[in-house]
Amino acid sequence: MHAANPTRHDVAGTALEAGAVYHRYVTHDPTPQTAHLTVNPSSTARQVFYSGKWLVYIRDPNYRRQYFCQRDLFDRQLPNSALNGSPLRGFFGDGVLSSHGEAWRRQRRLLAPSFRRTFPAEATVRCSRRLFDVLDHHASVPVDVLHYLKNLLADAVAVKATQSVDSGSNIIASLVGSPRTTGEHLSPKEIRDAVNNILFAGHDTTANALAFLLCHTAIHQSVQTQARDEVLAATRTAEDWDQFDEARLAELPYGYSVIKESLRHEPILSVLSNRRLLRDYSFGPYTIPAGSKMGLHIYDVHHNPAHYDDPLAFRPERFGKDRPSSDSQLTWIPFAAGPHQCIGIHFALRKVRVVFALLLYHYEWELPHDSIHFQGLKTVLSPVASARDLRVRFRRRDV
Ligand code: HEM
Repeated sequence: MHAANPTRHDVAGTALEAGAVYHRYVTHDPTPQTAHLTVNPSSTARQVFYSGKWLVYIRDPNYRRQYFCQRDLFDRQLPNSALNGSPLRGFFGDGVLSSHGEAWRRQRRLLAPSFRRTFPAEATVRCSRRLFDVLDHHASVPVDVLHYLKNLLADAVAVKATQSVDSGSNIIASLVGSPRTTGEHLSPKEIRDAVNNILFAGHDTTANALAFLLCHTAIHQSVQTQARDEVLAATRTAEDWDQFDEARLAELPYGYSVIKESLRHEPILSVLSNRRLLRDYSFGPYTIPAGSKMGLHIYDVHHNPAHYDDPLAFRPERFGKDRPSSDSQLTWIPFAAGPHQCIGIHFALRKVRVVFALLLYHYEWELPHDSIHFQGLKTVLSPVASARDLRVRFRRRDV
């Protein structure tokens, strides 16, 4: 990599060194350490150690759209290459999450129609009732909320994949029916890979998103109260919330802001670490050579003070109606952006909005006095971010 005006930066990776050969940064193998998720506002690009390897990450917002969205700039190496030799390799097969190139394009094309639909909410309401049974059973005793949310989401995603009454949003039905709509025949293996990938991608992520949301709103009781007041103001009868459509959800803008702030504060996938450059990539005076391992650092984007004032504070008001609707700099990207943007984005957001509204209507919640989360959420990266030891105490409201 060659550039004029060499500027020196430390090799630990806060910035690129103009004129240096960038391979040096991406191939050397220093002592493993935890991921750098801190922010250095002055750097244009940096190196992060994440998930066992060094990655280059470009943080200049002027290049973000190009970097995130440019088709065919990267291929993805996970989970297939990382899983070679492991039994999970067979589970993932060549699904949308684990393939690239033409195989990925085909899977994405075939799955897209069943994710474009609006999703009936009955299944989520049904699954939420099972969660309520558990919460009532443990009345006022702190529960490991993530465990139960994982069950709820596994059910909800499985229902979407297999049983949804609307065959257009039922994944298996739409894949099996694809010859009629797209003329493409799928083998049983392709259908299995598609479903396995969706189950894997959809359930842990959404369960953790809900768990973080409950934790934030347990810490910030005033936010929880304001979100509940909005639900109550929009409630006409006790049965109201058995039916959710876009019009009903639109009556809960503050609740949606809380969800967006929670996903900003704690993006579930902090760093997308599975990209490899397919060709030389130039930005400003720098060129990163083909073959370099690259990271897309969602956490850093969400905590950049240039985009969010006091980024560590939890402030749903950031997403109020004054916020411009177009996000040309991609400042809110919990579902990534570009060709690999989460295919389940609308499905996931809808699930979270419905479950959150139901919980607000039926319960109040708080952290137990010995919780480790009072001074801020404690998370583990695995690489799906997950709350450590998250117990929450729920109390049924009289409705
Ligand atoms: C809050 C919940 C969720 C979050 C934060 C989330 C986030 C993401 C992100 C950041 C990516 C990009 C990964 C990458 O490029 O390497 C992704 C991809 C994906 N997500 Fe989600 N996701 C969520 C829920 C779901 C759900 C519910 C489903 C399906 C039911 C789903 C299915 C997928 C699939 C299939 C991909 C791969 C897309 C592709 O490569 O074309 N996700 N998700």
